[in-house]
Amino acid sequence: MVCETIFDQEQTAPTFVGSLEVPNVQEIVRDNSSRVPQIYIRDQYEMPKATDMAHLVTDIPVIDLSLLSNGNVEELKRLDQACAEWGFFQVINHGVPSEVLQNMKQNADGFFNLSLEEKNKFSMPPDDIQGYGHAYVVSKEQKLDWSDALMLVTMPPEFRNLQYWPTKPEGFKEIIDKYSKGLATVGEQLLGSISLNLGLERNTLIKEHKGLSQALRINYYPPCSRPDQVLGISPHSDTSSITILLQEDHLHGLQIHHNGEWIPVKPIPNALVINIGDVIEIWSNGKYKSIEHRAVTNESKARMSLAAFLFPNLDKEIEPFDCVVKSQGLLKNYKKVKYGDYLLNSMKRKMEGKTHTEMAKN
Ligand SMILES: O=C(O)CCC(=O)C(=O)O
Ligand SMILES: [Fe+2]
Repeated sequence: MVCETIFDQEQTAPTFVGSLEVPNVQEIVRDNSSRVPQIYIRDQYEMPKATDMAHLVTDIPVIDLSLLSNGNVEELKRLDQACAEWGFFQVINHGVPSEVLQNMKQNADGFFNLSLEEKNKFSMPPDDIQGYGHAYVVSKEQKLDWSDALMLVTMPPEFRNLQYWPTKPEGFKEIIDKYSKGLATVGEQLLGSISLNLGLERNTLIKEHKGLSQALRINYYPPCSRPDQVLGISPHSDTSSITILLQEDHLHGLQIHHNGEWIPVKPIPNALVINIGDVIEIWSNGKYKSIEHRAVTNESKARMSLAAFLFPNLDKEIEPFDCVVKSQGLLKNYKKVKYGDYLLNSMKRKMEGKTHTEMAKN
């Protein structure tokens, strides 16, 4: 059942609405690895192939965060281009130790390899989006994604609901704590640089969040005997301000929609993939785009991705900055929306490209 989001007070952690209960994909594969139930099989028009133009893959920008933190003007310019032309880039030299990244992936993998009974101790109830389960399922007819997930609100620490935090593998909670704090620092550095590039003070976007929150979704995509017929995650843009994603070192899966082509994001070991979310698209009046992306599966190996969504306080009203609109010489392309309402609207729908962004468009 999908019902209303409740947010009590300014400083209170949000409680969300859930989605319909659907089968566990890992179990479907365990029962019969060659069966793909009809509800996962997409119409062919929904399955445009990714490009085979290799140069597009290598063109996805790579940004050196240590240069940005030192105020390197060239790197700031490259970041501006990455945000405006791609909405997606990878960051290296980001300061989160590789042990923390590897440890996070190992623990997440350990969690998904527990028995269903163990995982279900942290299952997502019908009235929440936190825990082990599925999100964005709003009708019995909609096509389902070939993935299971663990979703947790991780920052600020007061917002955590530890009843959903896995106690196995031992030490997983502590590593999630370390990881989410590390990502908060990366997020602050990026938001600082993006602010400068938009002609704002360095701390403007951080302040605009009225408390920088973070939610983590660990996606687990079991192998699929017919990867040409299913999607791991449907095309969507993220409702975040920015998303920081950790991929597996050697497994493709993420694809971004750029100039009409689906382009695979080739993993760079220990890099973080950053994408501009809807909130920055609105703040920047569309100068920076929150672009559509999807995940595909493969026949032989399970893939995981860890997506951390940074987002503002649910009470915060978001709209384009006057000075950005002025510098563009354009009208405001987006209207003022309360972030909590925007998020709720998106959670009431299935993931379907950027359709959820319409409510903020002028
Ligand atoms: O698996 C991926 O690489 C993409 C995940 C994603 O887009 C999301 O969780 O919002
Ligand atoms: Fe996403």
